[in-house]
Amino acid sequence: MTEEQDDIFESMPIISPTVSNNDVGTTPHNHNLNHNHSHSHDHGTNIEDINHSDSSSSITSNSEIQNLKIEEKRRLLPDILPKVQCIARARIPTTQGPEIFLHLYSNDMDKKEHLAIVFGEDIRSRSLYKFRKDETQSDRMIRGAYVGKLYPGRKNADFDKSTNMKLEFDKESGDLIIDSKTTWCNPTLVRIHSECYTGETAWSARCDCGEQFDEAGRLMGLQGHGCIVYLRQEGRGIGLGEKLKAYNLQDLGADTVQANLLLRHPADKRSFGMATAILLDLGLLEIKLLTNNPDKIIAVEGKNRLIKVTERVPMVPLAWKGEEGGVKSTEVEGYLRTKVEKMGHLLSKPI
Ligand SMILES: Nc1nc2c(ncn2[C@@H]2O[C@H](COP(=O)(O)OP(=O)(O)OP(=O)(O)O)[C@@H](O)[C@H]2O)c(=O)[nH]1
Repeated sequence: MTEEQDDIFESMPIISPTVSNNDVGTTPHNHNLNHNHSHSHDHGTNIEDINHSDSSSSITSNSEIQNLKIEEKRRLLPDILPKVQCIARARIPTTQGPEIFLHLYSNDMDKKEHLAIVFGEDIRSRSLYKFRKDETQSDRMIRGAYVGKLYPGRKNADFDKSTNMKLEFDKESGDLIIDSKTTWCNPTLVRIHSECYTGETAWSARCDCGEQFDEAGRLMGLQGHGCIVYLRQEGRGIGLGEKLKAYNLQDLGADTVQANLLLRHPADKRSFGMATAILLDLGLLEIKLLTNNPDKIIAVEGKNRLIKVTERVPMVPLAWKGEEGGVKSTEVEGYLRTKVEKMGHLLSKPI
């Protein structure tokens, strides 16, 4: 810890569960809404700044961003979406029952492998099916650009004898022709999930990420239709190493927002343009979004609203509903409380 951080820590108030919203404006969060401006808390901050952000400074001060109206928040989104390409798709039988099609994407903005977990054979990636130079039918099957089911000895990617399913392509562009009558894609149930190694793999009870992931899959499995866009933005975009430091700060008394700010990160460093681009590629233009985060809705719709969220489907923690399998801990209660009190999440605990 630097001397400066030490001072910050010294001056950090004890975080009480009843911390008032008024102290923090409504919140330091979702800096991702504004990529084009510098962030007032990105470079050195102290707890006093966090609690009394100066509204006269720049448009990007935390409390101002939180108070922006929907149209203003939309205006701050980036103009350009990443260019994405589905590199490979494969059928995954799951331990839970339903089969999924895992789509792996590359993009022109980062080197990460973002994913789409697709429930339903009718949801098709435009970039996956597009013909590539000199490729054979076998090449197409190997990268997952086939219709129906694969079986030993199958020769043709575009026609499946076993199901009589056939793909049609535009002769000039080579693009897949999608008959909207044969699909029931829109509006499709969608979850946009940000990577959480601790919650999904290391059984962490600090957050409900693993539970939310499972619940989204369960609901989509029941419907036999849906899509989880899985973005590699661990720790709200700060990465796993920094998230672990944030956890230590939380054990030392900070809440999730303060911990990020003390580490000189925005409260939320994520962006959702990648999700918008992936949904467009999959033709999921109208979606029912599983989330409690109103800013995620604005962010995924994007500046030009190429995607429309027709409905928000709340994600109520299972423990709050008195259901089995929910995450229970003092840490997760604090995590959820901070989401509600400081990040504007639409979630209230039943009394
Ligand atoms: N920095 C930080 N990140 C965390 C912490 N706990 C969980 N995360 C990350 O938060 C992200 C999970 O956020 P989501 O559940 O996708 O989204 P959300 O914006 O909270 O909204 P919902 O859609 O309502 O769940 C993942 O990237 C986790 O790794 C924490 O204490 N600190």
